[in-house]
Amino acid sequence: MFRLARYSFRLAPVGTVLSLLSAVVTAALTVAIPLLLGQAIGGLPRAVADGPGTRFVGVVVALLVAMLLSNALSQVGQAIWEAVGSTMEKDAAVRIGAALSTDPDLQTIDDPDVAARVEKLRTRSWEIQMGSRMMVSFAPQSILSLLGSVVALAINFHWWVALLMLATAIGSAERIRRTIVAQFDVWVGGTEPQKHADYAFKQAMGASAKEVRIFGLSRFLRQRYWDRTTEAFAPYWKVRSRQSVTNLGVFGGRVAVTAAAAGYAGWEASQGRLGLTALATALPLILTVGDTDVWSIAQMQRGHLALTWLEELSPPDRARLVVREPEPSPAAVVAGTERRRPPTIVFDDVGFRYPHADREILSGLDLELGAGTATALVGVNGAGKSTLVKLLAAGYLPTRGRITVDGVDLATLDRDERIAWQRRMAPVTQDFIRLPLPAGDNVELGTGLPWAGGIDLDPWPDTTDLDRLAARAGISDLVGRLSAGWATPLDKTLPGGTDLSGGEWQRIGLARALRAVDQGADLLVLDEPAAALDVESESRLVDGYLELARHVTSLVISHRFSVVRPVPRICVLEHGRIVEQGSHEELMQSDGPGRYRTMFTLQASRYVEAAQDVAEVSR
Ligand SMILES: Nc1ncnc2c1ncn2[C@@H]1O[C@H](COP(=O)(O)OP(=O)(O)OP(=O)(O)O)[C@@H](O)[C@H]1O
Repeated sequence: MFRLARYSFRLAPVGTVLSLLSAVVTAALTVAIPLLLGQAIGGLPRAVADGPGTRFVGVVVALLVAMLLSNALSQVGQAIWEAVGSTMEKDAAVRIGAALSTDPDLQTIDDPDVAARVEKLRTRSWEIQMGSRMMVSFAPQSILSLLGSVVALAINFHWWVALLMLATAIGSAERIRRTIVAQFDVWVGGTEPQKHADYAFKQAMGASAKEVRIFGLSRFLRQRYWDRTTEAFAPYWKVRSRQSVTNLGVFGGRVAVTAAAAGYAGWEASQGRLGLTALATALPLILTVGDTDVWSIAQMQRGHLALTWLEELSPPDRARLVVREPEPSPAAVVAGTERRRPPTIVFDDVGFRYPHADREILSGLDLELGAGTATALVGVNGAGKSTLVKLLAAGYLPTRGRITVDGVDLATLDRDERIAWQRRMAPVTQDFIRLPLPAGDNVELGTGLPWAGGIDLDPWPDTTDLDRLAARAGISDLVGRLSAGWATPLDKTLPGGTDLSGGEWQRIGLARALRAVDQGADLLVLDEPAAALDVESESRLVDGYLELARHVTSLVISHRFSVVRPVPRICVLEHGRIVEQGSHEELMQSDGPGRYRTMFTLQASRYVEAAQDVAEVSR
């Protein structure tokens, strides 16, 4: 448990030391106050009879100062802990973020075990704060004041009463510890019903706001949330009711022992065996010992567990990496100042199976993406096209065969080299990033660096370069329509912000990729770049892509044959391998399996039918 104190000291040394000091002083005051109170009450009859002497006044003043100081320290301790706690909260969030976003390996985000651990940490990282607070504040304070009061009671009253009360306090503390631990395990255990309840809650709270209204799912989701939560908490209530009988007995016993000790002190006083000072000292000490809770041990245990999860997910050295993270490397830095030859990528008999999956997605796949050439990839849903991109990015390594870049096997790259390889890519993926930042930043982040060395700049910097880029990317009209141009935040919840349509976002994503290529990225990957584009934008995209692709190695994946058709080499992915390749004309005339021809004809015939319908209607 001292790890909690070490963690707290590492993050906030001053706050931690102050907190410990304040705990020790508060504990000393908790013992001192009953002693002073005893002296004050014991001296009262004499002070009334003969007038208050210096000693009596000194005791009363000391008592008042002690009480005020104790009160003030509890306020100061609270403030210190708010500051330390917020540092811990930030540390946990940043470390979870680091674990999920700095590793070039995609398995970290796809792995259900990691996802479960992250979710558990997200909901329970506050326990680290709570446990640390107990460790360097409440626990030393309550343990020291308990022990101090027991010693004072032994000296001023009877040692056996003090020991009996200490034993009762320890017994009840252990009982509370067990109760809290057992209840929390059920309460925040991340059980299946809890996951379902959370999911229903998120959907109902806006994750799918439009569908929820249109399909009238609100009642269903709310009912589901209610039922699953009830189901999730059933074991919790079972544990609670089972424990409450025992707990009642333990706490009742503690109250009885405290009352008996106080009663015994009163009886001794009535028999003349205990003077007024001793009685007035013993009674508050008895109440302090009877009332001191050492439940913080359970919280420390919980905090220690949550800290262990955090360290496992994201070791402290990685957290330091976040805090002192080097400047992100833009593609230009990785690629060197001179533009080198774009990469040649070879998939050599590649097989791939996702971890925990029971089938291969790719199997015996051979494919070459020649330096500075454009390749298109087509295939039905689930054929493995996006998976191939993940392998190309070294987000996953093949389970069989190898992928080489200019002859270097991606599997031999170390972490930094994999990151550097990823920086050479300019991707437009199906779930591309949409940042609640100004339009300019959303494009400029393609450099790998925030725009002009910072984001959310005010006043907005010179946009000449961006305007030129917009013209090439075909988004000048889009930017022109935004109320504050490039400075318009792309989030309607921000002041002056707006939201974009799916297609508009996609065009911003394409401009970002273009920006990355300008900065030195030399592998362009477009995964369904036209899914949300209108016909005009799509045609602009294709022209722009072919122009751009002349300087880089590129791969475009699309279900739209109008996008694929002009690309010089088209590959058909089926059953985990490339079953056909060639230009559009070659594939249409080939004697091979004719998969491309079949798919193309099927899609084209729909357009022909539609065109005929339009023609008939207009006649
Ligand atoms: N992280 C994952 N773990 C396990 N299986 C996965 C994972 N991601 C994808 N798959 C499976 O791999 C197969 C191929 O998926 P992939 O996304 O590569 O297909 P695709 O060809 O890009 O499909 P689409 O045209 O629909 O985008 C699918 O059956 C999918 O269920």
